[in-house]
This record gives sequence, C-alpha cells and structure tokens, in this order.
Amino acid sequence: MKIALLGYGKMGKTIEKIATERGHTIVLKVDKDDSNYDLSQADVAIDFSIPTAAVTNISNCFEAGVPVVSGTTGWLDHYKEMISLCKEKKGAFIYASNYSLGVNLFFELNKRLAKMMNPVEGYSIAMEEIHHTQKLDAPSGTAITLAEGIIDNTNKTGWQLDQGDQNTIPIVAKRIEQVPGTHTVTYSSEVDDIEITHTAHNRHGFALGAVVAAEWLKDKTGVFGMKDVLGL
Ligand SMILES: NC(=O)C1=CN([C@@H]2O[C@H](COP(=O)(O)OP(=O)(O)OC[C@H]3O[C@@H](n4cnc5c(N)ncnc54)[C@H](OP(=O)(O)O)[C@@H]3O)[C@@H](O)[C@H]2O)C=CC1
Ligand SMILES: O=C(O)C1=N[C@H](C(=O)O)C[C@H](O)C1
Repeated sequence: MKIALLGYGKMGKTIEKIATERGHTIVLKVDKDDSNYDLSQADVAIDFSIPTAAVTNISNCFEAGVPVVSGTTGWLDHYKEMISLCKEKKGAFIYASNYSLGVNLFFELNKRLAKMMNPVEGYSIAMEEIHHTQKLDAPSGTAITLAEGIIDNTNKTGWQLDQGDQNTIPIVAKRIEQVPGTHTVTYSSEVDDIEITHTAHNRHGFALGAVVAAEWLKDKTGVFGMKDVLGL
C-alpha cells in the first residue's frame, strides 16, 4: 500500500516505521503549512498533524479521491462538515480520538461501567488525562470520547475542563514531560473510589492501530470508526 503521511512529527515518524515493517511504502510526507501537495501516488493518507491543519488535510484527501485516516485531535467543531464533504465526494474516512486497541477496549469498559453506576446513589464522577508538555489541545480527544461514553449512559449532560457541577463531568488535564497518554475515570463516594485507568507506555499502539485502520479503509467508501475496524 502506498501511504501519504500528513504530519511527520512524533506520530508520523512512528507510523512510518510500523508501516514500512508491514511492507507498505511512504510516498509523501507533509510536515508544514503547505496544502499544495500531490496525493496522486497515494492509495491512502494518514493525518496526524495539528488541530488547525486537519480540516484542510482531510478535505484535500476527499478532493483527490484518497481514503483518509485522521488521528489529529482538537478540530472536532468541524467534524460534521467533514462528514458532509466525505459523502458529497463519495470518499472514505475514519476519525478516531485514539487508535490503540487497548484504549478502544477501555472505551467499551467505560461505557459499561457508566451504565452500571448510573442507578447507584452517592458517587460523583471525575476524569483526569495526563500528556506530554508539547500537546496543543486540552482536554485530549480520548478524554472527550470517554466523557461522551459516560454522557450517553448516565444523566450527565456535558463535560467541563477543570471544573464540574451536578450535571457535568469535570476533566482535569495535566501536562508532564514525556507522558504518552494516561486516562483515568473515577467514581468517588464517602466510603470508596472505583477507578479505571488506561496508561500508554509509548506511541506504538496508536501508530499500529492507525496503520491497521488504513489497511482496512483502503478500498472502502463511507465514514467509519475504530469500532468498525476492530469489530467491537
Ligand atoms: N488518535 C490517536 O490515536 C492519536 C492522536 N494524536 C494526535 O495526533 C496529532 C499529532 O500528534 P504528534 O505527532 O504527537 O504531534 P507532533 O507535534 O509531534 O507532530 C505534528 C506535526 O504536524 C506538522 N504540521 C504542522 N502543520 C502541518 C500541516 N499543515 N500539514 C501537515 N503537518 C503539519 C508539525 O510540524 P511543525 O512542528 O513544524 O509545526 C509536526 O511535525 C495531535 O493532534 C495528537 O493529539 C496523537 C497520538 C495518538
Ligand atoms: O497528543 C497526544 O500525544 C495524544 N493525543 C490523543 C488524544 O488527544 O487523545 C491520543 C493519545 O492520548 C495521545
């Protein structure tokens, strides 16, 4: 498979290594604010860039008829726009806030726990995410997906950064040098805490999941998520 890498930072470089090991070829690397790149050699594009570049990168792929896997976070205000464009251009698109198998299992566990906790009285919900200090967005995309999983299964109506109230889930975002990504959901009562945590040890799981998603998407048309790729 011939892959275009839109974004060649920490993730782009890890994806290059894994894709090459799996027998794929990188035909394009884009690493700056230059949207005049040529996607014509690519079977599929993988976008791990920056929040302000993702919409242009994804749109360029639809215009060029190239399936696109996006992992960039912090641009989701434009998600519906991208879905409409994908449908209009009969494109192929996957967005996931987190491509690792472990986190996608954790997403399912989180929803199940929320459903169990919903009728139980006396517990408050809180979330924490920890990432490296270069991260541009907060809270993380993964934390937002986790919050949405809780909102869909409880009477919570939203989330708030660093604060919460009876109706919303507080998400604390911490930035600590070198941390690849740690997410915790805690239910606290006066007598105990119930806590689930996913800790990424490195970026390998994210990158492998993105390459597997690209292999899966290559010959498809439509809008998909990691649940489709992993059959969860
Ligand atoms: N969904 C998932 O599983 C995961 C998602 N992510 C997300 O992926 C994104 C990238 O993460 P990461 O690799 O760690 O970040 P990096 O900052 O290491 O890499 C981003 C790269 O994109 C480059 N860039 C800037 N402008 C453009 C542009 N217009 N087009 C293409 N590339 C551009 C940057 O260049 P320069 O430095 O010169 O600006 C930089 O090299 C983030 O949004 C992060 O949250 C990260 C890990 C997992
Ligand atoms: O920026 C990162 O590094 C990560 N970003 C994603 C997110 O915002 O959830 C996924 C992972 O946690 C690493």
